[in-house]
Amino acid sequence: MPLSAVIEARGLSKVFQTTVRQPGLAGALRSLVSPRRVDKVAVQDVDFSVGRGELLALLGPNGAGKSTTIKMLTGILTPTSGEALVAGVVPHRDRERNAHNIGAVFGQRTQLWWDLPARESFEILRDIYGVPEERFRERIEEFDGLLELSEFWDTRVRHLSLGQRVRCDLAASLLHDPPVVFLDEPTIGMDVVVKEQVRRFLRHQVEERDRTVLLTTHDMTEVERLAERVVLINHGRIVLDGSLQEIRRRFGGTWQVRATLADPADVEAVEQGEGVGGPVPLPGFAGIGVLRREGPRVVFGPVGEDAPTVHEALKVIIGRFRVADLALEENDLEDVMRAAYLSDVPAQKGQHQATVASASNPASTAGRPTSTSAPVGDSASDSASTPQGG
Ligand SMILES: Nc1ncnc2c1ncn2[C@@H]1O[C@H](COP(=O)(O)OP(=O)(O)OP(=O)(O)O)[C@@H](O)[C@H]1O
Repeated sequence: MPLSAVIEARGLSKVFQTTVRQPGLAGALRSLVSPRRVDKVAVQDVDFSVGRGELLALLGPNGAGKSTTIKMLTGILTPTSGEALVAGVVPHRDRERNAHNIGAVFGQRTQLWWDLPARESFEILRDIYGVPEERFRERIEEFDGLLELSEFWDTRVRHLSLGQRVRCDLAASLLHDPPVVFLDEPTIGMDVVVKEQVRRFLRHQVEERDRTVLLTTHDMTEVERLAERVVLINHGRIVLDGSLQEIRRRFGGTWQVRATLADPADVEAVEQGEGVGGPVPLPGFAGIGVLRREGPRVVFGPVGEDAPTVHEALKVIIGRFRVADLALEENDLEDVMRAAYLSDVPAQKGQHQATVASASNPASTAGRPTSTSAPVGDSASDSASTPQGG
């Protein structure tokens, strides 16, 4: 656990009790008289922590348990077992203190007053949280600068468009300057321009204001733009806790680097390692092999479970060879995530670092590679290392 952990979940679990309706009229009557209850395990034994000034994306397919986790961390739900600690407060035990420490936006709902203009909602929140007038004005100015709120400042919340309403909600959630922010699908349904505006706003909050942000989203561009670390959850359990690079390495193992080697001696050296079938490991190049050679053009690919990402491989290749021309291909993040969701291998407790989920090369089923061509020379590494993704 990082020393400066602001959000901590330890063995966090939530089991819902639901009633099952039996079929037919007789069944319906029986269900009314003696309802049959079943347990629905929504979150199971979840451990993770988020440090100060860190933005963590909690990812997973529909029904994975993301919202339930956020609801336990915001104090809306009481965990069935395990512990949650947010800025030193147990959320469900001390909701009031927790409310002062956190801001929360649930993209589908609003905390604003439906029949009041946005301006008045903000004034009510200012009074609820006891924000001094001076601070209130400063913050509104900051939020307006980043989110352009003043153009719909006097519009009733019920008449705001989705993008306008969520921008107001974001600003409202930060009016009391909380160190921790929970965002459950904040940009759902927004157009690309507004999404980018919201992302800039969030980056500003993390980088300039040192806030700790926990975000859920199904938008992979958002993840690529915002999150250095992700926690992947499926069927209520953590599958992986690591960087996007690690997710790519684990679930998106297919990539190719096609390099035209300028030095015939290098081509010769590579030739010696060439073989038939899968990539042949190159001695001294951990996890990188030769897929095929076409004259001076060599196609490199990943070898084994611990193969590097395409960008790591690229660095090694251009560091080792004089390269006249190169191109790279990799699966886009949506494909990688699809493979990760389908792999469905939960981590063993206490072991959920990037090495845990041993999917049997799920990425081989993922398609649609993206490709980038990079010019060569001094600019090669720059262009090539501009990630298309992770
Ligand atoms: N109040 C509830 N009663 C019973 N089951 C629930 C309740 N809330 C959530 N669940 C179940 O718990 C599981 C996790 O739901 P949750 O909303 O946390 O998923 P999610 O990862 O946020 O999904 P999505 O991406 O679709 O929003 C689902 O199977 C859901 O049906």
